[in-house]
Amino acid sequence: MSLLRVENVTKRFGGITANQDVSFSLGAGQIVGLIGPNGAGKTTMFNCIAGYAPPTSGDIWLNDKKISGYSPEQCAHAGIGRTFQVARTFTSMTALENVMVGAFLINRNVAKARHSAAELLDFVNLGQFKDKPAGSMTISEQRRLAVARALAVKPKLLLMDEVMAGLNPTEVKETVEVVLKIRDQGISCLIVEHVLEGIMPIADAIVVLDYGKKIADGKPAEVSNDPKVIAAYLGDE
Ligand SMILES: Nc1ncnc2c1ncn2[C@@H]1O[C@H](COP(=O)(O)OP(=O)(O)OP(=O)(O)O)[C@@H](O)[C@H]1O
Repeated sequence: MSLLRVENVTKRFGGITANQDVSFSLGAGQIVGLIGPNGAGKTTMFNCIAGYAPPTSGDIWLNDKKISGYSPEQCAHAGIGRTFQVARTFTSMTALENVMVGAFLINRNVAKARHSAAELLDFVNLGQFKDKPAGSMTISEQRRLAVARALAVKPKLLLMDEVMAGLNPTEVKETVEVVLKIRDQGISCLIVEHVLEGIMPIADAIVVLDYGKKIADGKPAEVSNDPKVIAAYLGDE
């Protein structure tokens, strides 16, 4: 059974159709890449799934629960964690406190939040920054910090929005290793990414959006040879 099912989702902002009749699914323990040119509707799809912008029509299911129309907090409780395209790091707070903010979404107990935040920092290889201000960390480290914060809601599904953008090849490799570790914990990952060399080798499937519509959905090798994808996206590279 699919963990996530997106069924015929359309999202309009006034006259703009950001997502049009998009359907795809993601199985438990899978890594799925959501790619497409700028403005294709990827972040809007994340916002629909995570409760930030309910679909205009269509439905979203997590396991057997219909979550379309849920608030972001309800989505977090249902098992969806997310990072944002622009990292929302609290730069003057320590790395630990940043992750505790995520933990508080599901549990208000300070000692428990502190404990799970410390574990998560170790998990994303940032244990040494525990008591350092987040503003002192590199962009790559701040992205992993955002991943740790999203993991603090103990998600079944983690949505990652461009966590590899602007990173050098070593940093991309470090981030990919963290994504694989997350998947190995049984957490499914839906990843919006322009850094194709990061996502293509690790994805079970790739969904391609173009002008709000899904134009391809399949294994990375199939999708990257699809003429529609080459024309719409890879041809732009
Ligand atoms: N809140 C909003 N109000 C109006 N239009 C919006 C809103 N959010 C997104 N859009 C429009 O919807 C379309 C899809 O945008 P979206 O940010 O989802 O694309 P994207 O694929 O994530 O792009 P990028 O790769 O540049 O991040 C664009 O035309 C965008 O201008």
